[in-house]
Amino acid sequence: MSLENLGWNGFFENNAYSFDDPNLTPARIIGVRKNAFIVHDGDREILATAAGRLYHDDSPDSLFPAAGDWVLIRDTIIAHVLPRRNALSRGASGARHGRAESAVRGQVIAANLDTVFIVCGLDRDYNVRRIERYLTLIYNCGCSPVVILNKADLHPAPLDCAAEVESVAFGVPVFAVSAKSGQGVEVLRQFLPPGQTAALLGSSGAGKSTLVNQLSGAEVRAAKEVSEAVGKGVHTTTTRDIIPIPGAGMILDNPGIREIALWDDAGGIDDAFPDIQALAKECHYTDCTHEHEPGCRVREAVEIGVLKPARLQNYLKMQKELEFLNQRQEKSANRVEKERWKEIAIYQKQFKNKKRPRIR
Ligand SMILES: Nc1nc2c(ncn2[C@@H]2O[C@H](COP(=O)(O)OP(=O)(O)OP(=O)(O)O)[C@@H](O)[C@H]2O)c(=O)[nH]1
Ligand SMILES: [Zn+2]
Repeated sequence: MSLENLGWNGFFENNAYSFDDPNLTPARIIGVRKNAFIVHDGDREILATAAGRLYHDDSPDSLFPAAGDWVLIRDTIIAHVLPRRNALSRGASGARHGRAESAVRGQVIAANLDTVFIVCGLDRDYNVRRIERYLTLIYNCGCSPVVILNKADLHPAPLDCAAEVESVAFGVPVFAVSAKSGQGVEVLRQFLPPGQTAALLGSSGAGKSTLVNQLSGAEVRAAKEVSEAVGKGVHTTTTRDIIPIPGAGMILDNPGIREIALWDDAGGIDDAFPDIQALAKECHYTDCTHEHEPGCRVREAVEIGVLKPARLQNYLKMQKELEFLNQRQEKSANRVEKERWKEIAIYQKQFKNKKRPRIR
């Protein structure tokens, strides 16, 4: 493994220069645990903790380490998080169930991604509307999506599904594959050249682990929980989020992704619904909600059958959720942030004086 194989490039190098400290080494976060991070410096894996300052600094440009981040370490301490090229964030899984703390700050699932694979099973999991939601989320985060329709072996007409998804996912590559048998999986390698990182998004049971195993030609996922010696005689379970694929790039398979709520709207919804966006420009009222106004081209398109009603409903629903999240975000930001940092400071105190040895 070299730094370049881990995804190190001129962008991060330039940002690292500004810290100008010979004692700092670049490393990538390949696993996140409750109070520690597994980083790889190109030579080896190191169990590291974040510098206390990272817990307390809540200025807007201060980042807290997440999987995929490039960081600068001093021994086993993460001193700085380098600026991200992009980040996949979500409201935590409770965001749609009224827990304010999860709706306040985009929770970063993963950083510095080249591609995000949306994995959707062609069984009961298949849901075009959910794929639209994922696309919006991915565009909001500034990442490039690829749709993988898995379990093609279980569907009588997988290519029909692929065509249906293509009709709502303008210009996004869509593939029908069978992760189990390996059929169609090889074409995905074009999105995984050495040094690049792809993340997997999809419901539980969609076949993400099976896909990773198929691509790497080994049961890497079954081995994701390994017991390691951390400290003297202490054993603990370690989870790596980033899995290197032999001869190719890396896959970030974050087990925390179960439910996705939309986060702030950085235009992702427009990118995911360019057809509705184009129609809306022709509506009589510039602030048309496409629900009841006269002269609405969007509703007309539904009436004459060129736009599916379900697609419009999904669009309107997502817009309302985004509005709701944005409002709530403003209201409770300060209060909840205070609570959150208080909690983190308590953790930090507990772990402050424990030196974390290197792991092999
Ligand atoms: N028939 C068929 N079954 C598949 C295929 N891919 C995965 N499966 C099965 O679907 C089930 C779930 O697969 P996993 O790979 O564990 O799914 P996952 O997305 O990793 O699930 P989580 O770890 O819960 O997120 C397993 O029983 C797999 O054998 C496929 O292409 N065809
Ligand atoms: Zn309208």
